[in-house]
Amino acid sequence: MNLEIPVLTIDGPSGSGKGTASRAVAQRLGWNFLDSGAIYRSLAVAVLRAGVPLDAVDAIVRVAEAMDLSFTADDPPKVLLDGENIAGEIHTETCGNAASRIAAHGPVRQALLQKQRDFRRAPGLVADGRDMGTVVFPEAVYKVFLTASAGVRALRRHKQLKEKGIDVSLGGLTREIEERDRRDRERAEAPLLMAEGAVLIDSSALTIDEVVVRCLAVVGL
Ligand SMILES: Nc1ncnc2c1ncn2[C@@H]1O[C@H](COP(=O)(O)OP(=O)(O)OP(=O)(O)O)[C@@H](O)[C@H]1O
Ligand SMILES: Nc1ccn([C@H]2C[C@H](O)[C@@H](COP(=O)(O)O)O2)c(=O)n1
Repeated sequence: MNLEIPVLTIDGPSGSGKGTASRAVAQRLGWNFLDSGAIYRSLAVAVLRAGVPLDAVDAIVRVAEAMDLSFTADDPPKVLLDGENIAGEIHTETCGNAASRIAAHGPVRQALLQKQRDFRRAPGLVADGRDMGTVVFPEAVYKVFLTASAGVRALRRHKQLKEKGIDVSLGGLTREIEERDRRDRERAEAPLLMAEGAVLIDSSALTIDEVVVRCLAVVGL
């Protein structure tokens, strides 16, 4: 492991703005970026396509070990699963929920661990997820826990989906977010929790730029 390469971990619940902030911070720092949720989401696509049930742990691990997954440097990045760009498919709520379900299995998380650690390349890495600061990069010097109220997160997601022409009820979305939060926080394996030493940022009343400034301050900028 390249322990001398600096890592900033940004963990938090769905819709707190981790992805948006992490990308911007990585760009400002000129560091690499890991969207670990996209890895779990891509595995969910592969599992669903293979017709594997979401509780068939051994079969899911086999799919994880066999999948050829890569991300391009485009903006937005292409997500190549066995050569096919699945970027559009991974950003649905159905895929997020399936990802959350398969992510609850310890052996599945183990199968994806090294794929995530391989993103640690010079000059540095911004890693976005649920367990970046607790399990994947516990030795990281810079850690953020980014949160926001469930209501604010549901409103943001609703707006985001509407902009994409996807019409879903706000009430249903709020319930789905709360259910995903509960599953991610209460699972036995690598639950979503604030890493020791992490800086807590509540983005409920902050703009994206204000969140980015606070994250940059964590690495001393
Ligand atoms: N501080 C903010 N103020 C207003 N909108 C925001 C803020 N942060 C993020 N958003 C918007 O909220 C939506 C969700 O943000 P984002 O995808 O970054 O969250 P996330 O935590 O990465 O979610 P997930 O874990 O589900 O991938 C996006 O449309 C984004 O533009
Ligand atoms: N480090 C991670 C990243 C993601 N997951 C699981 C749990 C999430 O609900 C799901 C989708 O992630 P998102 O794209 O919304 O960040 O994947 C996880 O368990 N650990």
